[in-house]
Amino acid sequence: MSELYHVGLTPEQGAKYAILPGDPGRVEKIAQLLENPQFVACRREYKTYAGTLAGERVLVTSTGIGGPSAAIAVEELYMTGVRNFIRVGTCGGMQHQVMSGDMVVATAAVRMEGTSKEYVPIEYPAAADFDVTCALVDAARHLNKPFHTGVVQCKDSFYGQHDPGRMPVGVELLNKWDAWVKAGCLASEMESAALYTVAGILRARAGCVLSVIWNQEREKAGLSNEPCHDTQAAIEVAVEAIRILISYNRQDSQ
Ligand SMILES: O=P(O)(O)O[C@H]1O[C@H](CO)[C@@H](O)[C@H]1O
Ligand SMILES: O=c1cc[nH]c(=O)[nH]1
Repeated sequence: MSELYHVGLTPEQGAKYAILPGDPGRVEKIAQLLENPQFVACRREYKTYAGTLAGERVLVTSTGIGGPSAAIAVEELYMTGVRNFIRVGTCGGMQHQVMSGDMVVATAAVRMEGTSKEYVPIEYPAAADFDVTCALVDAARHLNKPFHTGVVQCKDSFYGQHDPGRMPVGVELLNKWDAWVKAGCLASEMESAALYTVAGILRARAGCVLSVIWNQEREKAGLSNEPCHDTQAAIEVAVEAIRILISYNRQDSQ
């Protein structure tokens, strides 16, 4: 059967579960935690391994950076039969208590990116699936590492987040950032709004766990802010959450 145009997978994958890192370099680290991990395909930013967890086939596919490529990954994985998506990504903390090395489970995402707007009007919320979020929270509790749950902010420009003053629209970016911080957004990243919107419209389920690299609000306030690039805890949470979801789904189908 012919391969799906971007991800390079044949449609008969037989997996209902997928773990989605942004970075292709994270795929092998995740796949190592599955049973019998095997390379499946690599095209553009989309690298895929497959393995099993609790007797279920699970795909690990990188989505690249940003909403457009994440939306394509969700669409094409859905065409192969995937119905449960967990993103494992990185983010920048926005509240002082969200420290480098902590995890954030994103219950919803601010749609300050472009992709989700080409699916549905802006009034529609980008919300995580409740069961997937419960599975992520259960998994994070077992790991005994600091984690937070709440709304994250999604945008298209990484440098618009980190150097807004350089942009011709800097005033608008700074005003909005201030509003997201005051509204309690926990962290900023780039894919969850598209993931939640596209998965919701396809009637699939999605959730997201993020590893906090740094926190520019802590930096601004002169608080400690040593970067942490270790994503292992978030990876373990994502894999354990898939195991939990598989058991929820088995109970529900009895
Ligand atoms: O580490 P990943 O999953 O790529 O996630 C974050 O890192 C990238 C920016 O550095 C964006 O994709 C952002 O969402
Ligand atoms: O600050 C950050 C860190 C990771 N990803 C982002 O989009 N922003």
